[in-house]
Parts: sequence; C-alpha cells; structure tokens
Amino acid sequence: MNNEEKMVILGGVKLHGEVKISGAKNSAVAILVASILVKGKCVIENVPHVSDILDLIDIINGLGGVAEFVGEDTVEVDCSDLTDYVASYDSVRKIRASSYLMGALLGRLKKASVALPGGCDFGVRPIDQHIKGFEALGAKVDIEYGMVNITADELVGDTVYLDVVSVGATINIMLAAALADGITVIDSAAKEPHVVDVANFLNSMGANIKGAGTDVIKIRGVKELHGGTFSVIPDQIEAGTFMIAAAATRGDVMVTNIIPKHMESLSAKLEEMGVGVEEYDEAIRIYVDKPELKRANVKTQPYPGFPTDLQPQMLTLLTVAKGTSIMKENVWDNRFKYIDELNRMGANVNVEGKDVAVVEGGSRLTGAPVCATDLRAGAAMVIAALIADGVTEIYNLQYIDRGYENLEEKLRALGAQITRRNVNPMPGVLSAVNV
Ligand SMILES: CC(=O)N[C@H]1[C@@H](OP(=O)(O)OP(=O)(O)OC[C@H]2O[C@@H](n3ccc(=O)[nH]c3=O)[C@H](O)[C@@H]2O)O[C@H](CO)[C@@H](O)[C@@H]1O
Ligand SMILES: C=C(OP(=O)(O)O)C(=O)O
Repeated sequence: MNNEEKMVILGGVKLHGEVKISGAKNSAVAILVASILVKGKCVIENVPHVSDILDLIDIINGLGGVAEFVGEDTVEVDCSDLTDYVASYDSVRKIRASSYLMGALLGRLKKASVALPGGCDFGVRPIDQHIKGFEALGAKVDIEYGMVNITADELVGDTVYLDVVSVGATINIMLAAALADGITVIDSAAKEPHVVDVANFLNSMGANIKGAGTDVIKIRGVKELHGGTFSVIPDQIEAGTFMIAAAATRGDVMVTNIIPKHMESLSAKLEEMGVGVEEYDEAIRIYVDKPELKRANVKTQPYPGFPTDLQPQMLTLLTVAKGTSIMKENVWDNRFKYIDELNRMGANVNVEGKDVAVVEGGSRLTGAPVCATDLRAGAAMVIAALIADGVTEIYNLQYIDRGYENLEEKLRALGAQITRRNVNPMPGVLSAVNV
C-alpha cells in the first residue's frame, strides 16, 4: 500500500460485468472528523477502507478519541473523552481533510491547533474562507510556525458569505457552528453531495442544519450532539471513474450502489460523446456500441457542474474520441501535471496557460512506465493503461490508495488484467509481465 509497489496492467480488455461502488471517501473523512463534536458513540457504516480513512482514525485516536473499524466497512468513533486539540504536521500532512479538525475541535473544545493540511497538490490550496468563517463566529485565528491556532471564549452564530464556493470551508464552518450559540448562515455554500451528507450526519446526531445542498445553509446551534448510526453515501468519484473506464475500454458495465442523480453531469457528457448510458434506481449501465466516440468540451465546476475530481479520468477518455476536445479546469490552478505522463503513453494533449488542455483525439495509447502524480491522476493512468496496447507499470500508488478501495480486485472482476507487485529494483525497465 505504498510507493514501494507498482501496478502492472496489460491493456486491451473491454470491461464487462458489474461493479459495486464503495462509500464516499470525501464524505467519510468529513463525517469521521465531525464525530469529534459528538458525546457518545457514532457507528458509521459504508466507510471505504482507504488510507485517508486509516490515517484519520490514527489522528482521532491520537487526540484521545476512540476510533476503529469494527467490520469490513463500519467504523465506530467515540470522542466523549477527547481533550487534546493539537494535530501536528506529522499526523495531518498527508490528508487534506485534516483541515476539518479545525472546525470540529473549535466547535467541541473552543480551541484547535492544527498544522496546515496536506492532500493532493494542485497548486495553491488556501484556507482563507475557512478562517473567515471561524472569525465570523468570534474565534481568533493565528498562523505561526506552520500551525493554525484557533481559540474562542464563545462561538456565536453569524452570517458568512463565502467569496469562493468551497467544499472545505462550507463543511468546516458547519462543524464550528453546530454547537455555537444562535444561528449561523453560510451564503454561497458548496452544494456537493458530501456537504449534504455531513449535514445529514450531524442532524441525525441532534444538530439543526437546514438548506444543505442549496446556496444557503442555516445552522441553529444546539447544546450537545448524541451518538447514533449513520451510513455514508456512495462515492460519486469512484462511480464516475468506473463509468469512464467502462466507456474508454468500449465495455459494458453495470455500476451499482450509486445515486444516479449525483452522476448527471458525467452521464450527460458521456451521452453527448455517444456512450450508452442507462439509468436505474441505484445503478447506471455504461456501454459502447458505436464504432467511434465523439469529441466533447468539458469544463469543471462546483456541483452540480462537472467535478474536477473526474477531470483527469475524463480527459483520458477524450484522447481516444474522434476530433479535438477542450478540457477547461475551473476549480484548481494546477491540475494538469499528469498530462506529461499521459503523453508518454501516446496521447496528444497540449496545455495552454494553466487551465486549458487541448486534446487531439484518436490516439493509439501504448503501455509505458508512468507515475501517479496525485489521486485522480493515478486513476487516469489506470484508465489509460486499460486501453493501451501492451503493458503499463504505474508507480506512486500511495496516491491511488488514498481514495480507491480494492481497485485492482474490482477491475479484475470486470476482466481487467491488473496486478500489484513490488517495485522492480530498476524501475523504468519493463520486466517480463505475466498479469
Ligand atoms: C476532502 C475533499 O472533499 N476534497 C475535495 C474538496 O477539496 P477542498 O475542500 O480543499 O476544495 P475547495 O472546494 O475548498 O476548493 C475549491 C476552490 O476554492 C478555493 N479556495 C478554497 C478554500 C479557501 O479558503 N479559499 C479558496 O480560495 C480553492 O483554491 C479552489 O480553487 O473539494 C474539491 C473541489 O471539489 C475536490 O477537488 C477535493 O477532492
Ligand atoms: C483531491 C482529492 O482529495 P483531497 O482534497 O483530500 O486532496 C480527491 O479526493 O480527489
């Protein structure tokens, strides 16, 4: 589960069959941290077994909470006795979601000292909107020696207008406000499915949050949250990754255990390209029966727009469509680092400025040693490898392991020729592969 392993994929197999999507990583990480606000035991179901979750469990235990997997996908968290408010750089550097510790510890203990968070590197990842929210509630925030130190004598609800639509700031302010006095209003809030899931989790533990999923969220502070059981929503991004992989390999895959509504922006784009998309209550079938896929222009946007976390996977699909496609990245300022790797496999993609990629379609991809430059870029490499001629070796699997549960097993069940090996002492030299 680290950078000492590589994935070896023999491309050219059309994916066929059914794949069951796991719980949403980005929802589960926020909910685990949110359980710091709760006095009592939270039983959280449908939690994916990925390294971000394991790291967060360690962090919560390090702070004096008790968190553990008690079944395949169930985590129990009890933070009734949690008293520590300091999360060091060592513990939080790998995961972006550790920023939620600021809101949760502030809400619970009125103080938090959290190292500036890590996560995937797509350029600058500021937290000014999080801080603006904490300050609006009456907290004092200082950044010193890489730590964000937040204290408050009391937290009192107020209106916070976010200057940018931020998932992290929306969730963090919700966490800080859940136990504050009075009403907090988050205007221009993010509407992502996991924002709604976190609000539903907190409400099921006794919070009073209305409007999640719209631009305006109202949080009426309550005195205390109680324990309970909650099940995390399916992973929109994992589902999208499998949908794109099915289309790219010209396969026929039923992607199950999903909420089709969350997939609408992707489903619409795939249909525009000529991919067959059949929607069911909790599943989507993806198939390709046309000789060629059509080009498309895609721009990433906050939900319900096309998710930035599917941008690398979608761009990979565009490399095999007919014609020139444009991908415009509107959320992050540097999320095209993986394109050099894709071009090494025979793609023809040019980045213009920081946010536009021009994809000349119809490429024949060929296997090569490549690196995952971040989590979703890693998923894009897997998709490229599945459609490439020959063998691809993917390095830096620690990124992929942050967010995909049992990726190889799920792909193997769909017919993919994929395995994981220890890194060859001489990476770059393709070993004889027997996948
Ligand atoms: C753990 C998690 O859920 N991560 C997701 C979350 O990240 P994360 O919550 O970090 O992303 P945000 O929604 O906050 O960021 C969106 C945009 O807002 C900007 N911004 C954000 C905060 C701030 O204080 N100031 C500011 O300017 C960012 O630079 C970025 O351009 O949403 C992103 C956008 O959908 C996804 O790519 C990440 O996978
Ligand atoms: C970028 C992601 O996660 P994080 O924000 O934790 O880096 C992701 O899930 O694609």
